[in-house]
Order: sequence, then structure tokens, then C-alpha cells
Amino acid sequence: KKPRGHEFWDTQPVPKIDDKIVESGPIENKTLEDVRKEPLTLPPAFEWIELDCNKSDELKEIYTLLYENYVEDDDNMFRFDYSPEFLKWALQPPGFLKEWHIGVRVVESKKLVGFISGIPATIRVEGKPITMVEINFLCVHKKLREKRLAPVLIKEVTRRVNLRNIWQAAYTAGVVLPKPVAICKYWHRSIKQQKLVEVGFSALPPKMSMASMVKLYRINDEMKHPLRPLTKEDVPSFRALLDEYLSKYKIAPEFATDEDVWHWFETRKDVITCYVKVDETTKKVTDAFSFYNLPSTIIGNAKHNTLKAAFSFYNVATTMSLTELVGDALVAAKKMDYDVYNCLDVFENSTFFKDLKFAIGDGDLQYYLYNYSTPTKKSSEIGLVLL
Ligand SMILES: CCCCCCCCCCCCCC(=O)CSCCNC(=O)CCNC(=O)[C@H](O)C(C)(C)COP(=O)(O)OP(=O)(O)OC[C@H]1O[C@@H](n2cnc3c(N)ncnc32)[C@H](O)[C@@H]1OP(=O)(O)O
Ligand SMILES: CN(C)Cc1n[nH]c2ccc(-c3ccc(F)cc3OCCn3ccnc3)cc12
Repeated sequence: KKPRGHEFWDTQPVPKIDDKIVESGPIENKTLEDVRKEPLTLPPAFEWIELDCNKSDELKEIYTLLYENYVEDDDNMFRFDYSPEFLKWALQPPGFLKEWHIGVRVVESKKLVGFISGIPATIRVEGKPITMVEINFLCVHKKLREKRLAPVLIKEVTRRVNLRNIWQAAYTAGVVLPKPVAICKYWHRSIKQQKLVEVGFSALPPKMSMASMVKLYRINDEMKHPLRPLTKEDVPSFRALLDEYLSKYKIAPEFATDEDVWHWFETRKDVITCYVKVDETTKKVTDAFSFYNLPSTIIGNAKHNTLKAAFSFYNVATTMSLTELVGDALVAAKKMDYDVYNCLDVFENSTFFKDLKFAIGDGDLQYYLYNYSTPTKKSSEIGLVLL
């Protein structure tokens, strides 16, 4: 059978699919002299553009391209619907560069037909902090698929990142490419069971009535623990708690400053929710849950247009079990009218799936590192969540 060649990826500093990796480190070492000074060449009908997320019309252009053309599930029933406010949050962390918010426009119509983004991040790999970029929101308009535009977008963002003397990246994808550093599963916890059945997200088991299925997934109205939204005063102790907790994972971010932590965890309506428990005496954060709001368009359903999904972000439990902490996150999600709570099997998440009645999803999420080889990790060794 034809060996599955990767015309583009086989030219990149990433391990080959069947490489056995024993040690960790960069795959190639280049210097600024090696980096191409001018942008990659696009087909004549197209031009490069930098999107400015501070301009609502340009932010809206990114939103619309993704709303119509971004990731769908394998059965094309749902498509992610990242909101403009969410994209601004995701694309403008401390230290972001507008030059890494790269679009492709049609010269004639000025229509945005392609996008790719990078944001700065310090990622610890087996304890070693590495300055990287996180690559996300790669998208080519449906009408321009399979014309090799993606490799051009990837090479261009690589070039611009290299010009800033950064040589590694982290990214995730639902597709298998050379070469996953980890392959993770996603799990779902029903909140609005009836709606999930109506939209075909979940199925009513044979011989079970809707009433008993709704009862099975019932969630309390009150939390078990006194958790409340993170405040600015909580940030120093929350950062210490987070960095301590994340340092035990083989791949995890390092939140270098209080500003970073406040950006990523300040509660933003309809974007990100973070609740903490603070010790009365020490005034320090001891436990925290967080989840982000990522709805999906329900493609072609008569009764419902949107699936309201909460995605587990970073959770730390020290005075309670992770199961009780996430149990309270489900209470918060229910109160905020979510339909479903989604979770990867990263961190120690697989310890609560059964007790909290999660059901396994139908696909994988692959984690990747660019220009950095390291032995394959188990999901439970991953302490990184990309949006
Ligand atoms: C040091 C800094 C380094 C920074 C850069 C680091 C690397 C960052 C890498 C990016 C990380 C993004 C992470 C991220 O955003 C999260 S993953 C979500 C990606 N976006 C979507 O799935 C949206 C819907 N799909 C599309 O828009 C298109 O199908 C895309 C644009 C995905 C591919 O457009 P297309 O019209 O369908 O295809 P061609 O243009 O003809 O190109 C075909 C080539 O593209 C390879 N391909 C397909 N999907 C890919 C994917 N998700 N990552 C990487 N490569 C992907 C494919 O294997 C093939 O290469 P090969 O022939 O070698 O196999
Ligand atoms: C991570 N970030 C890069 C977005 C992204 N890209 N590709 C993906 C493939 C799966 C998941 C995912 C991650 C966690 C989860 F609980 C469910 C998921 O997808 C369900 C299937 N689906 C896809 C679209 N609508 C529904 C995210 C992504």
C-alpha cells in the first residue's frame, strides 16, 4: 500500500511518523542568517495581511472566516464558533505580536480566505522551560481547500517567528501528522441531556426513557465548596499554586508573570470562568477550577442553532479531591446555562470521568512540538491545554 508520504511535513523539523525517540532536544539549529527576509510567495490572486484584533472590523473578519470554515467534528454536525471576544482574549496575551496574526486576502475582493496565528508562550518540556509560540486558528476557506495553501501559511508564520529568534512551537490538531508527542481523548459530561439528544450529540440508550436519562445526569444547584471568582488580589498566590502544580507534568506552560495569570484567568463573561477557594487565614488560593466558553454551530438542525459547551481549562485541587472540585465546576457550568462540559484526558482528569458520569468522545486530539524531539508522552503527563 502506498506509504503515507507527507509532501510538506517531511520537509519540516519534526520527527518522522515511525521515529523512535530516546532523547529530548531541538531537531535543527538555525540562526537569523538562515531565515528568509521576505514573505513567502503567494499565488498572484492573494496577498498577505496582518489582522489587528484591536480593530473590531478586522477581529470580525477573523471571526467570520472561522465561523464559516473552521473545525468540524468527524460527522460534520458541529463547527466551532469562537466568539470575537474569545479570539481577542486568545490572540492578545501579554507579549503578543500583531505580525503573528497572519491572514491571506483575495487582492480583488479583499476577502479574508486564510488565517494562522502564533502567540508567545514558555513551555516546560521535561522540566526545561523553552520559549515557544503556540500556533492556532489555522484556517483556509472551504472553497480554497487542497491547494497547498496551508503549508504556505505555516512556512510564513514559521519565518516570522524565527525572525524573532524563536525556534520551537506547540500546537494541537484533530488530524494525525508527523509526529504526535501525545494522543489525547476527549470526554463529555451532559448538562442539558434533552437538548443533547435532540441535536444528535448524544443518543438515548435503548429501553431508557428520556425522563430517567435526564434524572441520571441531574446536577446540584449549589456547590459543595466555597469557591468564588478569582480576583486580582488572588493572583500572586494562584500563580505560585499553578506553577507548583504544573511543574510535575512533562509538557506544561510556565506562567511567568502575574500579568500572564491575570490575562488567562480573569473571569471574562462568555469567554473564561475561573473560581478559586482561598484559605481564610493565609488568604492564599488553595484550589481552583477554570473552563472556557466555546460554542459550536449545530449544522442544519431545525430546532437548535448553537451547542453551548464549556471546555475544562486548568484545575488545581489541594484541600479537596479533583473529583469534588470538578463536580463544583459542573454546578457552575449548569448555573451558566451550558449544555455540555468537555474535558481532555490530560492532567489527572481520567480519575474523575466515571464518578462524574463523563462519556468518551468519538475522536482524538493530537499534541505536537515543532523542532523539538522528545519521547512520546502519556495523556496524563500532559499539563497543557490549547484553546
Ligand atoms: C518555530 C515556530 C514554528 C511555527 C509553525 C509550527 C507548525 C504549525 C502547524 C499548524 C498547526 C495548526 C494548529 C491549529 O490551528 C489547530 S488544528 C485546526 C486546523 N484547522 C482546521 O481544521 C479548520 C478546517 N480546515 C481547514 O481550514 C483546512 O483543512 C486546513 C487549513 C487545516 C488545511 O488546509 P487544506 O486546504 O485542507 O490542505 P492544503 O492547504 O492542501 O495542505 C495540505 C497539507 O497541510 C497539512 N495539514 C492539514 N491539516 C493540518 C493541520 N491542522 N495542521 C498542520 N498541517 C495540516 C496536511 O497534512 C498536508 O501536508 P502533508 O502533505 O505534508 O501531509
Ligand atoms: C484545541 N484547538 C486547537 C481546537 C481544535 N482543533 N481541532 C480539534 C479537534 C477536537 C477538539 C476537541 C477538544 C476537546 C473536546 F472536548 C472536544 C473536541 O472536539 C470535539 C469534536 N468537535 C470538533 C469540532 N466540533 C466538535 C478541539 C480541536
